[in-house]
Amino acid sequence: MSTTALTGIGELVTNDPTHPDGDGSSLGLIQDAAVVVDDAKLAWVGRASAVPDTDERRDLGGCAVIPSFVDSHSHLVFAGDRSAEFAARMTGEPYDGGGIAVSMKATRAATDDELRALLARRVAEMHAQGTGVVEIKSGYGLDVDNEARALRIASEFTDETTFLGAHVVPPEFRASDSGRDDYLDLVCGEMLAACAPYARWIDVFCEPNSAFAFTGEESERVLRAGAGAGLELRVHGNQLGHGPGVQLAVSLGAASVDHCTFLSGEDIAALAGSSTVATLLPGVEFSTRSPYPDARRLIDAGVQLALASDCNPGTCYSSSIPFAIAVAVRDMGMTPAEALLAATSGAAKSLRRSDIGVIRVGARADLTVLDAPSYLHLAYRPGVPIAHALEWGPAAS
Ligand SMILES: N=CN[C@@H](CCC(=O)O)C(=O)O
Ligand SMILES: [Zn+2]
Repeated sequence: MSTTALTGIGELVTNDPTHPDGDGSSLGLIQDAAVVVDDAKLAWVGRASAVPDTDERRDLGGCAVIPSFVDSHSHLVFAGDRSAEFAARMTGEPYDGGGIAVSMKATRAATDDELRALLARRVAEMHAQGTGVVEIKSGYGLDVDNEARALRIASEFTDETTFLGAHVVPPEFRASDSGRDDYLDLVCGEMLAACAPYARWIDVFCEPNSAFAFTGEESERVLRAGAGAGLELRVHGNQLGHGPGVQLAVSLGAASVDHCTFLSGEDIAALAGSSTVATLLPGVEFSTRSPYPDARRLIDAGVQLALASDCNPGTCYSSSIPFAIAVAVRDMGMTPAEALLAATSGAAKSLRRSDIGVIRVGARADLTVLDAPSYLHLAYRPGVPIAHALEWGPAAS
């Protein structure tokens, strides 16, 4: 493979505070920088004046470069449209998870090629906005074949696939008294066995404030079954109201608990003392007109944060991490630096990965160029497409 030097980087965000040329901040900023890429990996990072000889050179003309965003929470395998549900919410109708069955019906009816084409377009849309690795969940099939199909297709685009058969209880299991238990038996048995080969993670919508989602006890059963099948744990928790999700995630050593919109002091203390990342999803509160989580309080308590899109047809049909960053800064009390860290190294941590979300020798060359002199412009210029991820051929994920 040939080596390429990217020079003329006005401001390089490395997320590596130990780099000798850096400013020592958590972002590890290097001014007038360059990097060398070799076989889609970073081979050199430093000041442009010291860049080694390479086969090729590209001058970025002073643009800022950041680690590509890591989108650690998305529900991209779906068909259909729920814009009417969004409009109803904007007139005050609350979100309760009931619309997931609408997406389930449309997704079951779609062919593999239709789902693959929809997914390819959404992933390309994310890359065009600066995202590198994306986590993709199932959760709109809600039967054995369609959950396994969703994960097979998702695994064509990422290694970070998540089995979310416990998204909601599907309509066909809601009529009988034993329906919930019957569905949980299916999720923890035949469905898990069919899906585990195509998933790294298992997730559950742990939400006592939704009649369609799962209680703390039901969620624990699903997560323990997933762990028994070798899957790592993620949790949708505390989204619609106070609940057991955060405590459950921490008690089971989940990598991440996501939403965290309604937190008690005990929830925050549990998170601060754990290795579980709290993933905030600002686009969801924006699109459901819900209260924003208090990120400032979480950061000041020492909680590890991630930011992600939660791109899905029901609560946030946005694939834009720059949008999430702008909202996190404007409405959740994060500084631009904290928001960028949460959307890169923080999200990588929520995936328990150290080869992404950072610009360091040996890491993946997941690099995003900003049409701007500084990362500050991500929040300073909301809605403007300044970020795009560089492609280095058929990158792994
Ligand atoms: N709350 C659960 N799951 C998704 C929404 C799914 C949907 O409404 O289609 C979320 O993370 O917000
Ligand atoms: Zn979600």
